[in-house]
Amino acid sequence: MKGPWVEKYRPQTLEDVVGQKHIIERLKNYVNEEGMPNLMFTGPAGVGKTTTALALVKSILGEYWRQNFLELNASDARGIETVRTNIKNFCRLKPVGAPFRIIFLDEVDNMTKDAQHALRREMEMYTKTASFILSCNYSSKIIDPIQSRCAIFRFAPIKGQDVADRLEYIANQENLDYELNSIETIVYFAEGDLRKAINLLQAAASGEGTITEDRIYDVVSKARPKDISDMVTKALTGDFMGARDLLREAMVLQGTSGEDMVNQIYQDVTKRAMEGKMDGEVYIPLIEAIANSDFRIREGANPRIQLEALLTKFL
Ligand SMILES: Nc1ncnc2c1ncn2[C@@H]1O[C@H](COP(=O)(O)OP(=O)(O)OP(=O)(O)O)[C@@H](O)[C@H]1O
Repeated sequence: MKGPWVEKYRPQTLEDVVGQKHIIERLKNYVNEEGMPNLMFTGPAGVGKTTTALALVKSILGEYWRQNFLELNASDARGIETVRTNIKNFCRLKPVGAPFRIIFLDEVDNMTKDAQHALRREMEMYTKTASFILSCNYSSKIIDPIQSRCAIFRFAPIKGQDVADRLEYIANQENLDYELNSIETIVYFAEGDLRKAINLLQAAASGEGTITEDRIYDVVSKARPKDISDMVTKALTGDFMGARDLLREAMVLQGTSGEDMVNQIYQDVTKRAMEGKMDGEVYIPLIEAIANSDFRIREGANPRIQLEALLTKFL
């Protein structure tokens, strides 16, 4: 199968879902039962909410899962009325070859409060024939009457070691030639989001030859931490022109955005202060200057000029 690896390597069964072990154990109790309560899956992006819902539906509804399953996105561009009409039409029909039907509704936290109240009425109306699995990033955005009608499952970011293991598994399946620290770099940038990690690996694999750490920095369009550190050192020691050259290289040649640059400079400076390599008298005014540049860049000021001005504040 060609196409996106996130689909190619989407687990088909509950056992194959990475991490989330306590959730999977609880969910297995619903398999082989005559009914299932409404469920709410909440947590950050790319950690397996949709994947787990699909795997659960397949093991509960068995070979007739397609006929008895409806997947909808609550922020459907055609509007919430279309979503509700689809739910109504689906729930009116009797289950085929299975005891009940399941509706998976993604991005419920994007629904207005009014739309959520309407959804709650539908959940009540069809309790005998259908169960809902609602997915959202923030359960706090969901009205209480819906939360109290659902068993809530909180998905956590995937642990670094689990992300690394999964990436290595995929890399081996795809016969990729890679350096180990390239995997570590992907884990660092993915921040527990396995979808992002797999997409980064696939993007890095589209180039020729061995996948190196440098290739990952190119793919994420972020500057190498060492280049940032060299630039900061030059600025701190009065080599403004040298620092400016490194800044230009990172922004023009590597395509690092102004917002990413300012963030990476902040991380470098803070690391120095935490390790006792920069005095408070130097660190504190610098943070203020970094905050000002960050604000101006976000407001639309020219990032290159703002960052060059920031470098002059390091002396
Ligand atoms: N826990 C996991 N185990 C295995 N693969 C995963 C896991 N989480 C994410 N993935 C990979 O990332 C892809 C996207 O995951 P999924 O759609 O389940 O994320 P999600 O949590 O529903 O995210 P969103 O909140 O953005 O909808 C999957 O197709 C799979 O390849």
